[in-house]
Amino acid sequence: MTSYTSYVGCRRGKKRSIARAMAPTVNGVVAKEEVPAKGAYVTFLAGSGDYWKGVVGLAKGLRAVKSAYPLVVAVLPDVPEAHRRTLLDQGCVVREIKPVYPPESQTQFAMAYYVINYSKLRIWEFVEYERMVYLDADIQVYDNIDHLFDLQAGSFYAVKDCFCEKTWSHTPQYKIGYCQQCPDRVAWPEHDLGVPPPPLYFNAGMFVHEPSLATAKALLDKLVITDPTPFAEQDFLNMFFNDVYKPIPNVYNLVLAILWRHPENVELGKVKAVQYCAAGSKPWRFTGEEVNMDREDIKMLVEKWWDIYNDVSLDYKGDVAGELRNQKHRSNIVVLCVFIKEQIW
Ligand SMILES: O=c1ccn([C@@H]2O[C@H](COP(=O)(O)OP(=O)(O)O)[C@@H](O)[C@H]2O)c(=O)[nH]1
Ligand SMILES: OC[C@H]1O[C@H](O[C@@H]2[C@@H](O)[C@H](O)[C@@H](O)[C@H](O)[C@@H]2O)[C@H](O)[C@@H](O)[C@H]1O
Repeated sequence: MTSYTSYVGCRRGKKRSIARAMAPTVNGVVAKEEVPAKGAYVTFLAGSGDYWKGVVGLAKGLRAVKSAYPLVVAVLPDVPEAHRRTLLDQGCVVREIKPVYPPESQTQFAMAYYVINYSKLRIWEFVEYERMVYLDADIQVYDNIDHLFDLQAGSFYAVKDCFCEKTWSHTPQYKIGYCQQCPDRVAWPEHDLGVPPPPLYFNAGMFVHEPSLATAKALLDKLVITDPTPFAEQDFLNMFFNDVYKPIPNVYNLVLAILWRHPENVELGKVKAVQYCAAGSKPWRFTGEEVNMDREDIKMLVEKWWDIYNDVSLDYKGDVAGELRNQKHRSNIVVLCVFIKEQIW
């Protein structure tokens, strides 16, 4: 299995060998390339359903914590114009992406609901940014996390997931009650189940990554020869970035189930970002009827989400039309420069 590290090493060697020959020049002087913008938050929106409300909430939440970075929304072609307009009006950078599907013959191996999430892999193509912080549309940020953009380059940062919810019932770890959140609770029976699952498995609802056309190509090339698995792109990303993954504290992506599965692992008052991924917890659809949705902490978190969503003082007040012109102009120039750079380094 080609790991990300070994892949990057061989590419760097090849690229240096042709660097001088192809560097863009003006009157014989190497042109000063458009330096990619430092970073941006990025989320993913698919379909004509109501996840656009999550994106609006996220855009307003990032403004509420005075983030210095824009929010890019990677939209699939099926996202309606009206939803895109709403996101532009909230100051988002909207970029259409082509869907990514695993080989036709194998899509049945991934949980159907998650197959669409393979399209997240397109955000490695957003090379106008050096560093991006990915946040699912069902995440809300309650404290400034801009410092994540300054994490050391070369690693993949994300929060460790939990294996205790029913969505994991297809796995041996769920069946024996093993979870990386409490590795000492149940010893892994190697004689019965063979090697334990990877010691570090991240939740792909939030991660810090470095866009690169070379990595984007490596991801898609690898996907074509990799059998889909139940958690679709999350499993795939865990495999691909296995040797460069660095866990970060769960305050950056509180997977709600931790509140009742591992309360000893969370201090709610310190949480900076919440992922509303537990069944029935999406704030914009909240009824309080599903299991655990009657908990006081859940009801408080849903109310906090609505406070931000409904706060008109957090609406975008910039020049949408002007921003749109600049975005298109900048994006075309920078992507061309970075494409040239990727070919020669
Ligand atoms: O109909 C959909 C389903 C999912 N998503 C995107 O895919 C992410 C992951 O899906 P979901 O949040 O439902 O997964 P969970 O983390 O709740 O299992 C969402 O946050 C959205 O960004 C979307 O845009 N439209
Ligand atoms: O396509 C796979 C998805 O895997 C993750 O969702 C899961 C995971 O969190 C499990 O641990 C939970 O039990 C489950 O409820 C939840 O849906 C990501 O949050 C999502 O963005 C997406 O990558």
